Amino acid sequence: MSADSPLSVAVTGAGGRMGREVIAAAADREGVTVAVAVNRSPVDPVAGVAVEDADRLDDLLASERPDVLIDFTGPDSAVAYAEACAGAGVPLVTGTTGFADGQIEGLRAASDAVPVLKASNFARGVAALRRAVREAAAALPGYDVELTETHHNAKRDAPSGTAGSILDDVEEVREDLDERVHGREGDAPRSAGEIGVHARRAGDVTGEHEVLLAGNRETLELTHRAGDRGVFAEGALDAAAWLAGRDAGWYGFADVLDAGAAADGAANE
Ligand SMILES: NC(=O)C1=CN([C@@H]2O[C@H](COP(=O)(O)OP(=O)(O)OC[C@H]3O[C@@H](n4cnc5c(N)ncnc54)[C@H](OP(=O)(O)O)[C@@H]3O)[C@@H](O)[C@H]2O)C=CC1
Ligand SMILES: O=C(O)C1=N[C@H](C(=O)O)C[C@H](O)C1
Repeated sequence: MSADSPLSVAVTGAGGRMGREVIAAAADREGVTVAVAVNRSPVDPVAGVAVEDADRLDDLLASERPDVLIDFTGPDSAVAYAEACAGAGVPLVTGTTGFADGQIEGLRAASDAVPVLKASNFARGVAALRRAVREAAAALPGYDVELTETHHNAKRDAPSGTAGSILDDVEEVREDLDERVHGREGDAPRSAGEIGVHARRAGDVTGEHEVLLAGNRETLELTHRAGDRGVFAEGALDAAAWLAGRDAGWYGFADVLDAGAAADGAANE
């Protein structure tokens, strides 16, 4: 299915901050329809789309046959919705964060039956930040690395899923850094293998991630700030359009962006 093909999506967590944003972004995008929208607790229609009880999801997937389900909810529900997708043969895009390791296994099990794309952040700028951080951390051996993320005061999981992805990236290229230290208090001198992790929660901040690298009398700061949640919703719709019709398997947002870059490259040849 190409990015221009018609796309019908199901949205879980339709009454949540991101669910509402996805429905609004779908309404703005030509050829995209929201065939199913569900929420755990009752909510009024969102952008003119009726929101059904989440308990009806299996029936709705069977009757409406959406091309992709887009999920921004909570870890338990995302795993349950992945099972529903696997049962109904519907590809899944999930941006939910805060999974425990065992829950990721639940998502991966669904990817045996259907394509599953999981991303901790659907902003293109964060994908670029992650590449820049990997490059900088590899190029600056021995430098200290500290990560600070800031989010709105209603965010549940800490540190953010994006922070976790960035930490995985740093640890991959800097094997000497293998201890995540979450904040510091008291007599807490820094040891060489630490990556400090700081989670701030305040007001209505959409999402900020800053990586500080310091050593050799210099500092480098790499920062991404999301201006609004539409950035994530648009990325999730791009991912949904890319995922529809693919083989079962486990995918990430980088697969979507790499495919776009390859297509742009071919067009420029
Ligand atoms: N990957 C990315 O780019 C982004 C990821 N996120 C992630 O998306 C998730 C949702 O964020 P946000 O929209 O701000 O959160 P909200 O709390 O605003 O919305 C969550 C929604 O999911 C529903 N929900 C939560 N838990 C369950 C459950 N156990 N079963 C069924 N429904 C559930 C809620 O329903 P109810 O109202 O009934 O409780 C609500 O509608 C978080 O994990 C967040 O970190 C957020 C932004 C971007
Ligand atoms: O909960 C949020 O709001 C966000 N969650 C994601 C995360 O945990 O990384 C992505 C984004 O930063 C917003």
